[in-house]
Amino acid sequence: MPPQKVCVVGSGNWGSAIAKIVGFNAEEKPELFDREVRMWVFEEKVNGRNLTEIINTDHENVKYLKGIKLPQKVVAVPDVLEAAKAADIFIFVLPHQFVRGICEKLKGNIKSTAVAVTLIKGFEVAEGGGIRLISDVIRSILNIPVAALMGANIANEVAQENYCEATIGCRDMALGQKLKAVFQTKYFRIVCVQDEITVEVCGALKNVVATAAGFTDGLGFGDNTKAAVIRLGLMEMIKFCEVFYPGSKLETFFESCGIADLITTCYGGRNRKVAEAFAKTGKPLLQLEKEMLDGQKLQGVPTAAEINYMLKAKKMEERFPLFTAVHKICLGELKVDKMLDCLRNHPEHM
Ligand SMILES: NC(=O)c1ccc[n+]([C@@H]2O[C@H](COP(=O)([O-])OP(=O)(O)OC[C@H]3O[C@@H](n4cnc5c(N)ncnc54)[C@H](O)[C@@H]3O)[C@@H](O)[C@H]2O)c1
Ligand SMILES: O=P(O)(O)OC[C@H](O)CO
Repeated sequence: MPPQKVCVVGSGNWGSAIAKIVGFNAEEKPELFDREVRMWVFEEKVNGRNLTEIINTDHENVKYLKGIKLPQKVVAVPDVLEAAKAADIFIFVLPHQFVRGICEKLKGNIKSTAVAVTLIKGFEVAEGGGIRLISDVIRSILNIPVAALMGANIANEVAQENYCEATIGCRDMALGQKLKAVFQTKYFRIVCVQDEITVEVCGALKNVVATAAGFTDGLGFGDNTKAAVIRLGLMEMIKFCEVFYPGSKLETFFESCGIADLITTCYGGRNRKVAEAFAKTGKPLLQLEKEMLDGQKLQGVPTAAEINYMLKAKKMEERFPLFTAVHKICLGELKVDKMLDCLRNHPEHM
């Protein structure tokens, strides 16, 4: 097989960190991968210059991953069709609210033999009271196989080459191994499992739990309370998979995509940080996102709304009180200090 062309679709905080890894592996394994890795960049001006021009000249995404050098062969491209040209492997890594629009642009313009992996955490609401996996959105529009990579991966720490792990969920193990070669480095270790839906669902749901952890942090509670949030959140994640994705395996929750991601995100993630500020200041979450994240996007708030859309339609809100409370607090329907009532009266204690 000729060296495969890899295209990274997205260039935010995680998109840029992952481009560093993929660019490194492309240089290290020329027999497997084309040395040039194209990265689609949503063009914007930074200090009067185009972000793509900055990345291609200075080899740094100064807006979303400051202080980290990207490999020279990672090429920033503002036109998604140009970025995707002749690509064999697509890595989708952008805030989940933008994925459908990008896939619609790519539709009919990619190789029919291409494969994809999503690193995106979130869902899409489906008419009629359901939700769709992001992998399903990509698969249904582009008609190519789509795996998922999720894990305890705070982008800045990964970019600094601190040891961590990730999980690839892929029903087709041969494809899983091919994707592992794209990502694995000395400091970024990958385990492949076949339970791809659970891998992806864990990645999305943990952002809602992290938002709850931020609320209790902001209310002034300590580590014991946060441990309770993590435990009850994990129980709801497991129940969510049992109810909506039968066939999910409990052991997947012990992979990096499960408990490990939940822990890291409830301590070091952006969702936690902004939710803490919300509980402390009472400022709207959207305002805090703008003030604190400089263009990076929170995924916990929309994800809580997406799952609530389904839980409400199926009259199951009470079975998932933590998920439900987070959504109602984000909406302003519930005061943030009611988070504690939700934990205190959780069905796990009845
Ligand atoms: N950052 C992390 O630590 C991390 C780690 C693991 C997974 N993830 C997940 O990866 C996904 C991408 O996260 P990220 O951190 O790379 O992004 P981010 O939060 O840094 O988001 C900013 C990106 O969104 C782009 N953007 C803004 N408006 C847009 C539009 N209208 N259309 C398309 N793109 C637009 C920006 O150009 C920028 O590239 C998310 O689902 C996130 O949950 C993030
Ligand atoms: O910063 P967050 O809250 O979006 O979380 C980052 C990653 O998902 C952690 O794996």
